[in-house]
Amino acid sequence: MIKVGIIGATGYAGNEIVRLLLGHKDVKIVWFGSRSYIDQKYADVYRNMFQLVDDVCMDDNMEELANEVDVIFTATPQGLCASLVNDDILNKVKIIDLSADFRLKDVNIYEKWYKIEHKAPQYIDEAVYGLCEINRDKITKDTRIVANPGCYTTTSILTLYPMVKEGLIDPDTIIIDAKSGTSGAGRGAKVANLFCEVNESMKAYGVGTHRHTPEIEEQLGYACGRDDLKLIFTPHLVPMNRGILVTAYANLKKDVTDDDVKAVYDKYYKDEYFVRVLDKGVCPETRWVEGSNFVDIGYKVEPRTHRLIMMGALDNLVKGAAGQAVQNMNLLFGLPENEGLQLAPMFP
Ligand SMILES: NC(=O)C1=CN([C@@H]2O[C@H](COP(=O)(O)OP(=O)(O)OC[C@H]3O[C@@H](n4cnc5c(N)ncnc54)[C@H](OP(=O)(O)O)[C@@H]3O)[C@@H](O)[C@H]2O)C=CC1
Ligand SMILES: CC(=O)N[C@@H](CCC(=O)OP(=O)(O)O)C(=O)O
Repeated sequence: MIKVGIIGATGYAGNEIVRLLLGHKDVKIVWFGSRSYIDQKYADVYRNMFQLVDDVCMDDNMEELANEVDVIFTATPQGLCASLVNDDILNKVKIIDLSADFRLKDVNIYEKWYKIEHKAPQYIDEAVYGLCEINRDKITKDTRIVANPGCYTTTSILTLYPMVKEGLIDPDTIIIDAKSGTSGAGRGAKVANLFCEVNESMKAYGVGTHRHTPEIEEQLGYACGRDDLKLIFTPHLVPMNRGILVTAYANLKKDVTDDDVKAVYDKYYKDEYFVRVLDKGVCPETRWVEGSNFVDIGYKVEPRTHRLIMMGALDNLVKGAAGQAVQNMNLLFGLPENEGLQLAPMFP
């Protein structure tokens, strides 16, 4: 049995890790980490866990935790994981960090976009960007830190990657229009996320400034061999609980048909369990992936403007966070990648 500790188990992403791991046959969760609910029963914080979890919440002492578990998930705000890790811990235990602390390879870019000082830049190089479909070979039993990509970035990168890699589109013309359900903002109380502020309304936010922009640029830059790639990323908040929908646009570099585009997606994803390339003419919808680790991808050549429209949908708490983290854990421990993740999407 793999012993697991979760720092931030009381957040939305942490609770989703708990939900998924309860169905994982090779795992036992031994530490439900919290800041605000120490010594309270986890199932009193999340009553969906009534009679499923008997444990009480523990503090976020990573030093102590490292002696008790094989892997630690940090589902905590930006900066916390970097402030806790050290050599002693990394020599004992694997870390899967759901925050952005180890996603960007340039610490200056991290500090500029996140506006916080990075407390452990010495581990940035060795951390593996845990987008399993692209970096699977680098996520091995020797990996000590996985930087788990987030919801907007996973959707955007998986949707665009094959088209950029194969040179079908001009990467300098990429525009990504993304929408997220409100669970993407976490469980912490904020006025902007109150029911009356969100319900029956939609808005763009972080326009031209959202912190996921450099992460998408960096990863798509690797795909086309560029370190100066710039693109537009505009997120929107929509009144639903879960789900990310990305619609991306770019100029075509070649004359292609929808069938050509499908063939390129299939080249990269036909053997990927979690990426479903939809049939020609079908647009992805968040409701068709909800509760699952699937990413659905659609596409449409727009010959009038010689552009390609690419669409992707996933559940921000599953493939966008906890599900991808469990997928990474499976790779780290040599388990089948979809162990514990073979969940059909729920509907309605
Ligand atoms: N929500 C989403 O869709 C996604 C989230 N992520 C990332 O996952 C991480 C968690 O996000 P999310 O679950 O939404 O956030 P929440 O606000 O719902 O949860 C945050 C968690 O972190 C804990 N925490 C907060 N501050 C501290 C601290 N100083 N020390 C220890 N623990 C602390 C909280 O503990 P307590 O409640 O006990 O105070 C809580 O368990 C973030 O880095 C986020 O960017 C990534 C992809 C998608
Ligand atoms: C709706 C909403 O507020 N979403 C969050 C992104 C989700 C998230 O937690 O960020 P990571 O993917 O980087 O971990 C935001 O825009 O900051």
